[in-house]
Amino acid sequence: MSDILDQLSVVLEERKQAGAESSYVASLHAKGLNKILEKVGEEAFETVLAAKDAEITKNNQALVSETADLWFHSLVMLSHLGEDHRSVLAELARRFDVSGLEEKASRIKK
Ligand SMILES: N=c1c2ncn([C@@H]3O[C@H](COP(=O)(O)OP(=O)(O)OP(=O)(O)O)[C@@H](O)[C@H]3O)c2ncn1[C@@H]1O[C@H](COP(=O)(O)O)[C@@H](O)[C@H]1O
Repeated sequence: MSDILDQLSVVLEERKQAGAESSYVASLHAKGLNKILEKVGEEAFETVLAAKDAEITKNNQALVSETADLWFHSLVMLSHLGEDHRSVLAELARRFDVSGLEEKASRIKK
């Protein structure tokens, strides 16, 4: 599944060189970091609202859609600052390894 993140990050990188009028992502880069952060905040808030609704309606469709918007705008933010999903996945993998090691160590001590 990280294939789609790899492919999307290539497109996001290309959009940094594109004209503002040519695409949504290019227009975000042209407006600058504050606009991108505004979108991340907005999408985070919409995701929280969708999660509360999902609990009541027992329907996760809007939650998945809002989370995709949040992830997407977070990727644009990372791209704007010269990072991409690989750094975040590496950090998650590092934490996973560390917690796995800690768990093994605590089992050995018992
Ligand atoms: N995954 C996405 C994606 N998800 C959400 N969005 C856009 O993000 C915006 C979401 O903002 P809102 O929900 O607030 O809706 P809005 O009212 O239109 O937004 P604003 O007017 O407030 O900016 C919408 O315009 C969506 O179209 C996306 N736009 C682009 N992508 C991907 O990015 C690639 C490059 O996109 P372009 O730059 O448009 O070519 C595309 O090929 C897609 O794969």
